[in-house]
Amino acid sequence: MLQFLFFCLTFALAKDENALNLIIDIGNTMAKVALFNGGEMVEVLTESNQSLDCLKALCSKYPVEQGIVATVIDLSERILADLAALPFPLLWLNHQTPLPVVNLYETPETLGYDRMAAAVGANEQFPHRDVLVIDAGTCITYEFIDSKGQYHGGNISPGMQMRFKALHQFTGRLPLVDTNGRKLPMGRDTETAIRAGVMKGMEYEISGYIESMKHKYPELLVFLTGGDEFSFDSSVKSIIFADRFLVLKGLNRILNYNNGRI
Ligand SMILES: Nc1ncnc2c1ncn2[C@@H]1O[C@H](COP(=O)(O)OP(=O)(O)O)[C@@H](O)[C@H]1O
Ligand SMILES: CC(C)(COP(=O)(O)O)[C@@H](O)C(=O)NCCC(=O)O
Ligand SMILES: [K+]
Repeated sequence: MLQFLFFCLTFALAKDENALNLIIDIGNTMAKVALFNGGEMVEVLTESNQSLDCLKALCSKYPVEQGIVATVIDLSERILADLAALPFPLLWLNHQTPLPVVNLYETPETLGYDRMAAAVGANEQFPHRDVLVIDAGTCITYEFIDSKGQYHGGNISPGMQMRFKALHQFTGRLPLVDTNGRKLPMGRDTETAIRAGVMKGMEYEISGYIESMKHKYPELLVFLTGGDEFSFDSSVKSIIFADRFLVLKGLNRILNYNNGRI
């Protein structure tokens, strides 16, 4: 452990001009960890949200200068200890963190900052556009940030796995189904009925939000992010930017925005 700390310390003190940002996004299902050099993502890992075992390897492999953590869960003692042992400043993203956008959410202290980070990431790419961000993970979250850089909030909906699990757990006889298998627009047996109900339901929900928001904001842009991947048959797919790493990019922007304040 001491050798590992010494190793990281030498990197941290080296003030290498290529010093990197460590970005950590801990969700309800997965943790995502990335390294950024300025605005460029150098490496990204997805792993359990109960033990960030990749930290040690990443820290000894790269000259990390600072980091940011966004979490929507209470962290295990193991993760807290690993984060506390890091030999560089760590920004814990919360409702008091200065942001490069205006936060109009009425309860900033209860906001999930993965949602804000997704909006910040989208706004960085299209700063003067009205943007809807759809993050399909444990939950499906919908974030609206306008062309003035004002984050308005948005909606929270059950994610794909949650829908499959809920149909199984809250009924007497429905089996636990997943995405693997016959996909029909309308089910013809119990399995395809459940699969279509979940997957087509998500597609229609998402398409409905896009159609409704585009009606109000004709120049709307749409980002789709998150760990769940599913195809779109509907017409809206033409205006969707897929970016799996939007939250990480937004966290990196927030960290850089707070340079020197950590
Ligand atoms: N290695 C993995 N382990 C578990 N789920 C995964 C994995 N890769 C992708 N997924 C899918 O991605 C979802 C998690 O996506 P993610 O955006 O990381 O969620 P969250 O941010 O809510 O933790 C899971 O519900 C699952 O469907
Ligand atoms: C809505 C969420 C559970 C989504 O988390 P995720 O699906 O990324 O695990 C998370 O952003 C959260 O805990 N939000 C707090 C409530 C709010 O955003 O108002
Ligand atoms: K997420």
